[in-house]
Amino acid sequence: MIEIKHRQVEELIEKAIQKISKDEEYRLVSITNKIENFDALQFFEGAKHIEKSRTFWTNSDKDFYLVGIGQVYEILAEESRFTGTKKAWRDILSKALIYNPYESPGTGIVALGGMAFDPKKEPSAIWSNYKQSHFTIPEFLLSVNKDDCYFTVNIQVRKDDLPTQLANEIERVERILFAHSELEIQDLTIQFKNEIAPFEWKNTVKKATEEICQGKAEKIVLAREIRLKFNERASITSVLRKLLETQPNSYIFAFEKGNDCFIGATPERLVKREKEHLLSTCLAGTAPRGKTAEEDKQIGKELLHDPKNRKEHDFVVQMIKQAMEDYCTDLEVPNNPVIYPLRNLQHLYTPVTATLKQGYSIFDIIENLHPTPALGGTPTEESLAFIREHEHMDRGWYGAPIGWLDSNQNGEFAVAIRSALVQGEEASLFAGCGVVKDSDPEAEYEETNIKFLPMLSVLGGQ
Ligand SMILES: C=C(O[C@H]1C=CC=C(C(=O)O)[C@@H]1O)C(=O)O
Repeated sequence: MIEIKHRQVEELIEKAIQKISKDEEYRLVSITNKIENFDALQFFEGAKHIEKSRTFWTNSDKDFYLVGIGQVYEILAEESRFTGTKKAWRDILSKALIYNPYESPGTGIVALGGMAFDPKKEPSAIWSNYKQSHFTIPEFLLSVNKDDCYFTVNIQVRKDDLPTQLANEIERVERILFAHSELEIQDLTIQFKNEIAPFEWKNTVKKATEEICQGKAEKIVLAREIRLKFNERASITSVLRKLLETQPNSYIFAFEKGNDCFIGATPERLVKREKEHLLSTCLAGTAPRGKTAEEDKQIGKELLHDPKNRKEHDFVVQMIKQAMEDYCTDLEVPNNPVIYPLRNLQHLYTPVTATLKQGYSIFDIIENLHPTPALGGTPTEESLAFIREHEHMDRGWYGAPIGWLDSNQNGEFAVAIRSALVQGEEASLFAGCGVVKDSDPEAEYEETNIKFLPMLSVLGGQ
């Protein structure tokens, strides 16, 4: 049985009520307790019974999980998403009453969210539940950090609230969340698969290579979409479970909004912050996995020395280096990439470490980094203009920063690739690739086919 101190919750609500001034509508109260270990996916599944939107996050080492249920506060900084969210977060923290005796990252008051790839792109109907920028503070948060487990309750406390009643309601929901429910295993069948405009996409790749040859850009990342229809409504818990089983070295995430869920298994870290320590990642340049260990090693070796892939990768390295320089000291970037193996393919990988200068937020870094040439291109503005004009789809949250931050200067953002927007019995899958002057449309098309596999294979495909 998970032991949560309900008398403490009641007392802290009482305290908060006393602090609320006449002109304040409510106070945000955040209470964290260390609890017995509880499985993150079980917790996610438990929330199905209370019909609140759920958020799931795990890092690529799978030793850190966040599961958020419901929302006690939302930040919708549509106009200036980076500075707006940064300011809103600062304001929230300055007023909230936070009871969190633990230093562990991802405990206490945490915001989880994401944003659209390109705010200048006309939004399409499928993304209507996903705002340009949307961060939420959940009502209930389970944080698992290695062998430790924490539970946070976030409450909007009003002057006329009755502490016992509020605490009892919280206790009722907790019982549901921590009940051990059977995890659903579902085998979806794809009834209909619609590749959106594959021939046009290959033509767009060709057009991009021509513009690159004319010197209008150096690299342009082009993405495409597959729309699926299933035999039944997809179970998000079941999809998450399969992703956890099949996708090593990847962040696994799910952000539910209304009836929809944006879900994926991305290998690409944008930036991780632990106090002043930053870690970013250059991930670009791709090859398949080999069928035998020997073949795999050979393909990896060729990838490491392939000029086209090295060039694609180097655009990302140079840009990330430059983007972080103004905000950081001790910037360290190895001279050569190494191989980053995934289940279906392998990438070129260069880690970047740095120290964040005082006074800056993780949002300053994200603003400068997004989109890196792994998702946009080089130069940024020219490649974005090409994507906006020629891609036959709206990327929505695909390819954009997605992640979390806490009140103790920790946070982590990934780039939301290898992802799908699941909408009941349907889903849109997204995948893209870097186009440089000598890209071959057919080969790039095949590369995107492999990049669809992580999501396709857990949604009933091959
Ligand atoms: C745009 C995607 O991948 C990027 C990340 C790693 C390698 C990439 C590449 O080699 O083209 C892409 O830049 C995607 O998976 O949808």
